[in-house]
Amino acid sequence: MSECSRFGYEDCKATADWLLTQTDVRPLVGIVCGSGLGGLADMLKDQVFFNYIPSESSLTGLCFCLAVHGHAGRLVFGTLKGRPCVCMQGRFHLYEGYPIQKITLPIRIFKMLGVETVMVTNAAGGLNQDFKVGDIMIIKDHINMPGFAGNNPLAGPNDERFGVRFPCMSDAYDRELRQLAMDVGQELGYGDFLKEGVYCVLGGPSFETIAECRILHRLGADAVGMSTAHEVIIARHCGMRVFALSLITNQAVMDYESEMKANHEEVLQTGKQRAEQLERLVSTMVTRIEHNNNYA
Ligand SMILES: O=P(O)(O)O[C@@H]1C[C@H](O)[C@@H](CO)O1
Ligand code: HPA
Repeated sequence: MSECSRFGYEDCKATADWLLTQTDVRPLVGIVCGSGLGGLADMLKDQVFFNYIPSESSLTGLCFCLAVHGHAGRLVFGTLKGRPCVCMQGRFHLYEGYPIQKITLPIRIFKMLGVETVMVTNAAGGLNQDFKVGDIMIIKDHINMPGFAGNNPLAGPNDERFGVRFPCMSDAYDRELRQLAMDVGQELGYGDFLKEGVYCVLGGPSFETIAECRILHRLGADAVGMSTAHEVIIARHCGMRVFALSLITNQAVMDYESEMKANHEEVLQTGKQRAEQLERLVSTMVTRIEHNNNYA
């Protein structure tokens, strides 16, 4: 059996059906917490949670061994200001060695749980010279670098029950949700550190060289990271609405004279410093998102 067929429709459905027997929450919003941003999941009330290494069942999809520091490794159901939500408190990355179809499997499980809107967060290095550490970048587009080399989560046989063979990505990041984020951000007084831009995903885990940062910037990327785009592709393929943001946790090093060095501790530290504002932005957005039970 090939890797991708092991993470197919039936696996997702079995996992989602089992999860729905364990909780009364019927989530319409699915949130993915980036590095150091797991506090988003802690905001949920009346939590029911599942560790990613469950012992209680043959939950094929969730049998991951999660090792990344800064990612808790739980799927959390609950309500956010009264709205039913599910949260990935920790995600999977290419650099952990998982097949890309496995990394994105939880997003398909979101779909089968009834989620209509996915909100994806990440930590990223700022390439745009106008960005400062601590800025929140609303993602308007992405550059899927692994995809250029054929590592796309939709590679392999297409299951039409999820979506079409050749999904459009020019509208991946929902315009209305981006506007909502801007409006909410302005209301909350975040105007000074709320930006919009293009996210570029690389495979990691090594941070970028100076030459790599320079070329990514020239290509039109405003921030660079190691996640998100794969999840977004899968979410759009199966018709969910997507909002995504990057917390600019560090400045990408673009200058040979610079003494700065990217490091994961700085990433987590910046996450802590901005956690409260980020949580307020996301939770306020959740209360204002309209659902029609059939968004496509
Ligand atoms: O899960 P995200 O994309 O937020 O995590 C970023 C990329 C690496 O996992 C880590 C590097 O510090 O943060
Ligand atoms: O500078 C970075 N590069 C790649 N991924 C990241 N995640 C946080 N910061 C970075």
